[in-house]
Order: sequence, then C-alpha cells, then structure tokens
Amino acid sequence: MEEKSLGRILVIDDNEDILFSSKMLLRKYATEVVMEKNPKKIPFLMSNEEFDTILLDMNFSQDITSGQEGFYWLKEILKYDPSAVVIMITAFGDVEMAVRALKEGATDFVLKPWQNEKLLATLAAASKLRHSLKEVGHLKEVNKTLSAELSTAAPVITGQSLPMRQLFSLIDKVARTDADILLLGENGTGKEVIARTIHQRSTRADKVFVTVDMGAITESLFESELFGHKKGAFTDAKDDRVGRIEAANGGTLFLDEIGNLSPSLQAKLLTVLQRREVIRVGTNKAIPVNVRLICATNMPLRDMVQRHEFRQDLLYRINTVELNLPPLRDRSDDLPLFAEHFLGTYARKYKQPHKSLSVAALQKLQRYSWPGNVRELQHALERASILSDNRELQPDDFFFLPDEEPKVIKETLPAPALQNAQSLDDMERDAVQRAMQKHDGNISKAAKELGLSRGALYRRLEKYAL
Ligand SMILES: Nc1ncnc2c1ncn2[C@@H]1O[C@H](COP(=O)(O)OP(=O)(O)OP(=O)(O)O)[C@@H](O)[C@H]1O
Repeated sequence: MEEKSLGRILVIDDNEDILFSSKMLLRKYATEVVMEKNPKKIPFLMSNEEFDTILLDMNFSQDITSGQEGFYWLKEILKYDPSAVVIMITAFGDVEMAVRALKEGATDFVLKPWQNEKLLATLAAASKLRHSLKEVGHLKEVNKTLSAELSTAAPVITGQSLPMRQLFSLIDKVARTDADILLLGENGTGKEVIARTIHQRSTRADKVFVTVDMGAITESLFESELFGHKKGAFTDAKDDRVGRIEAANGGTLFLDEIGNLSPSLQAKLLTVLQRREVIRVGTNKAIPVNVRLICATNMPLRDMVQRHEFRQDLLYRINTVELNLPPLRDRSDDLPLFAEHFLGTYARKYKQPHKSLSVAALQKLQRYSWPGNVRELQHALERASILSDNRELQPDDFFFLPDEEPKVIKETLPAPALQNAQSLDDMERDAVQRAMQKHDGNISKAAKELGLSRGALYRRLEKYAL
C-alpha cells in the first residue's frame, strides 16, 4: 500500500492499548490518525472535521457487550456525514451484531485482536469507497448546479411561428415517454437546446444529461471515451475510467453530430445500443446501462444511408421519433421574440440599457437567410449591442455578406450574361419559373432543384411576382 494513501482516520475506542497500537500501525499509511477515548466527543469531532474512515468500537462500558452504544454512535456519525465510511470494531465475533451494523450503515467490521494485514486491507477498501462516494457527491452537485444554471441562465424560447409551435407540441408528447429521439436540423438551429429541454421535461429530469460530440472524438479514443477503461488497459490508462455511456446511466445520453461517425465506429456504437450494456476496455465484464438516447445531426442521414455512408440499422435504432428543427429563415415570425430575448441578455451582460429593434431593422433581419441560424442571429445581436450607440437598432447596425447565389443558376449562367445585371435577374426569374413548372408548383421540390431554401424561393417568387 502507498504511504499516506488512507487519508484521515478517526479511531474511537475506550481501550488505550487499541488506540496506541492502531496509531503505530496506521501512521505510515494515513495522512493523520486522530484518536478519541470518549465517544461523547463524536458530535464535536464530526461537526468540525472531515474523516476519510472511522474505526468505531462497538462497546464502550466495561462488561457491556450488547453493542447498543456502538449502534447509537454509528447513527450519530451518519447524521453528521451520511456518506461517512465507518468500520466497527468488535471483540466478540458476534456475526449477528456485525450484520446488524452493516444494515444500519456501517461499511465493514474488524474483530479484535486484529491481524494487521487484514485491518490494512479493510481500510484500503474503505478509503476507495469513500473516494467514490465523494466523487459521486461532487458530480451530483455539479449536475445540480448545471441544471439550475440551465433553467435560469438559458431558457429555451418556444417561438410563435407555426413550425415551432408544432415542434413544441410534439416535444411535450414525447418527452415523458422515454422514446429515443433523433433531432435533425442545420447548424445553430437549437438541437442541443431542444435535447436539454426534452431531458428537463422527462421523468429523468433530476438525473444526468451527458453530451458526447461524436465529431470531436478520434477513432483511437472512441472506445475509451464512450465505454471507459480499466487502469493499465493501454499505455495512457493511468486510472480506471467510467465511460460517458455508463456515466449517463439513469439519465439522458445526447450524441451530437452522429452523422460524423466512421463506419467502424457506427458498428461499435450499434452493438452497445442494441445490448444496452457496455464493456470497459481491458475488462470482459458487461455493465448494464439504462439511458434515454437523443441523437442529433445536420447531415442528411437518409441520403447517407443510400450512399452506404451511414448504417441503415443504426438509423432505425436511433430514430424512434424524428424531430426536424426548421432553419431560422423558415420561421421569421420568431425573430422578434429571439431578438427581444437576446437583446435583454446582452444588456445585462454589458450593463447597458435594453436596446430594441426598429421596424426597418427587423425587416432587414427577416429578409436575411441566416445560414448560421439562431447562433448567427445571437452573434449579430451581440455585435450590434456592443457597437451601436442607438437605443433603437437600425438596419445599418447589421452587416451581412450577400446571400449565396443559388448553385443551379450559377452553373447555367452563360459567360456574356454576367456583363449585364438586368439579364442576371432575368435568368434567375427564368430558372425559378422553369423549376416551378417542372415540379407543378411544388415549392419544396423546386427549391431543392434550385439549391435554395423554401424561404429563399418564396422571396424570389415574390420578387418576380410569379
Ligand atoms: N429555442 C431556442 N431558445 C433559446 N436559445 C436558442 C434556441 N435555439 C437556439 N438557441 C441558441 O442558439 C445557439 C445554437 O444552439 P444549439 O447549440 O442548440 O444549436 P445546434 O443545432 O445544436 O448547433 P450545432 O449543430 O452547430 O451544434 C445556442 O447559443 C443556443 O442558446
């Protein structure tokens, strides 16, 4: 055993010989050994100090062997520190009493006179347990803090556009069902925000929400990150490690950018999801896991299945319910709400008066195509909040790069036409008209052929009065 690895130990026994011999044995392995003859000092000690392990005698009064005092003090200790690790000392080898002590919250027991090796082994196991209990306590705290932060600092905006109202009514239906969910949508549409909202509205709300960015995990670290590993399983495995899937046990596992997984990693993930158990690298023990799965991607998974880039069986495994997050340009009715919310956030952040949007500025924002969606809107509003002196933000407070020209039109433009702006418009009008005729007025199909979003096509139809 490593020196000082047992942390702080408290020994409570009315027998001075026991106190002395335990101190002699433990001082090498503990950072400190505190000895106490009088159990009545326990409340004082427990409210002022923290101990990693406590060795507690069962019987304090001479000739009394019922263990009642030991049980009483055990309860007292656990009142002060519910995750205290207490080892009972008993001289009588009374199995019934030891079993009762374990039931009442003791971690283990040792018999007097003890063998040093046995006592050290018991303490080593106890110290590991204490370490894990503290870690779990810490993680719970972190999780609580994060959930509290999330619900206060970043409320989800429901939006008032039709697509968002439809989306939230679906969310309310599925959130409490535990069904696995696939979120599809362009970058910045709020997939992660929605995943957290589903978790918060689910029966697992008080459990963990664990995110894994599949796009950021390298092939070599995948198994260790997701499934965990045993100390020594590979060169860099210095400690045992819990994988993200196991860490999410009982809660929600959010796999972001699932479309970025290589085929071999897709196969590994599928196996784990089907079996609902993980095996840490370097072990062969299967650990059952109960997680609610939410996956997200901005990639066209169905097209990828056609092209054999994404496994069909994995798609079926993750898409029990599919939710599509519409791009911001298709829900311009939500812009005023988002703007109001983010302008409020930045006013508080930069300690400024709450700015608003002029009608003209709002119109400019509603005409723009927002390729970066809500994230881009957020940045545009933050920039304008910082740079503009206007209380009411004006169109000039927002700068956008011109909309990308639709791909099909670009490809078919004959070179000479570029000299004349008028004919460029004509050509765009022609292309839009042809696409609409070809698809019998079906906006989605025409937009797809032109490489435009539905919103961008609507604007062009309006512009050319088609
Ligand atoms: N409905 C919403 N309510 C509040 N904030 C939102 C909403 N939708 C998006 N946002 C904000 O927009 C930004 C982008 O959201 P989020 O990260 O959830 O998008 P994403 O679709 O997961 O993006 P990516 O695909 O790039 O990971 C975040 O800062 C988020 O707070």
